[in-house]
Amino acid sequence: MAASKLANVLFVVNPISGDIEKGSVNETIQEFCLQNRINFAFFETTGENDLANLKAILKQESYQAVFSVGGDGTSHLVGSALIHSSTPMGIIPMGSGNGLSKDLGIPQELDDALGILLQNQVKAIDTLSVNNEICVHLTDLGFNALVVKKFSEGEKRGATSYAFVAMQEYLSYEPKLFTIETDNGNFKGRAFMVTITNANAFGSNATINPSGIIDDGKFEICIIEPFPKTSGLQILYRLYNDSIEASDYSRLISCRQAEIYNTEQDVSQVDGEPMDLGEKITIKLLPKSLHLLIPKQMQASEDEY
Ligand SMILES: Nc1ncnc2c1ncn2[C@@H]1O[C@H](COP(=O)(O)OP(=O)(O)OP(=O)(O)O)[C@@H](O)[C@H]1O
Repeated sequence: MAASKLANVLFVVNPISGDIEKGSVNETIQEFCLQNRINFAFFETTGENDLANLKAILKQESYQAVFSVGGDGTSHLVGSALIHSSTPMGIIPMGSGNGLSKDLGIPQELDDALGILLQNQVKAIDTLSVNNEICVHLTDLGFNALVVKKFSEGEKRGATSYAFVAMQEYLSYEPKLFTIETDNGNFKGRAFMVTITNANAFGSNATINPSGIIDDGKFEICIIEPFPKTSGLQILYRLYNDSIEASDYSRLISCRQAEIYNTEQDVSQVDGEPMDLGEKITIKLLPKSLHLLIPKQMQASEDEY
């Protein structure tokens, strides 16, 4: 059931995300809110102590929704501040990949995304605790995490730079050893990458978990086993055609909790942010722990608003 339009909203703006200049974005948001008589405030991230500062603001002032204006890293920040609360997160996609917003069917154009403020339709999604760090979209170990790390160390943002880094790293990457123990199956062996997610696709639209459902009380561990470099194009094709599960090199475990031993301490990332998760990684599902504003055509949670 949709409630009346939002009346008091905070926009958390990441000025550097997606290589997009935010001055005109903020103006458009401001104009939209004034036109629709929505009270609003901005919080600009600095990259330092943002979570503590955002939590302090949310303690002082209550908002009906908090919008992430940035990429997946900014959604991770806002989601971490709102987790287990009833305040919903909205997303204005302004990052390089915007994976979570795409999985939720949120319009990628600013004017269309702002329409969500008028609909006020909420869905509760499952998130993950990864060694006590909140993951709102996707964690991975191995090749993609390495690309995320190299990308974040570079000067350039945007999808093209990301693809360029991936091509640079591909030929020299060596799969590492992982031991995975879950409540629904185990794996031990080398992997090109191990992706832990509740959702479907990377921000690049490569679909690593085609049958994942974001609020079904389970998450998936998607393993790409070592493959001959000549099979790389075929795997890429499958990732972009929702058919990775049919690959001989793909393994999938659907579970509720897991322990992963990253024996060779390969690179890891959470929601697009490089993060050292250590050798033992404990993953727990946090059922319906984050409320999200979604477009009208998607089904809202029955217990919502
Ligand atoms: N003012 C700032 N200056 C420098 N870095 C910042 C600032 N604000 C946030 N950051 C950093 O930006 C990163 C998050 O960026 P975000 O993921 O939102 O955008 P993106 O990387 O372009 O997009 P995506 O994750 O969708 O690929 C975090 O590492 C955060 O610390």
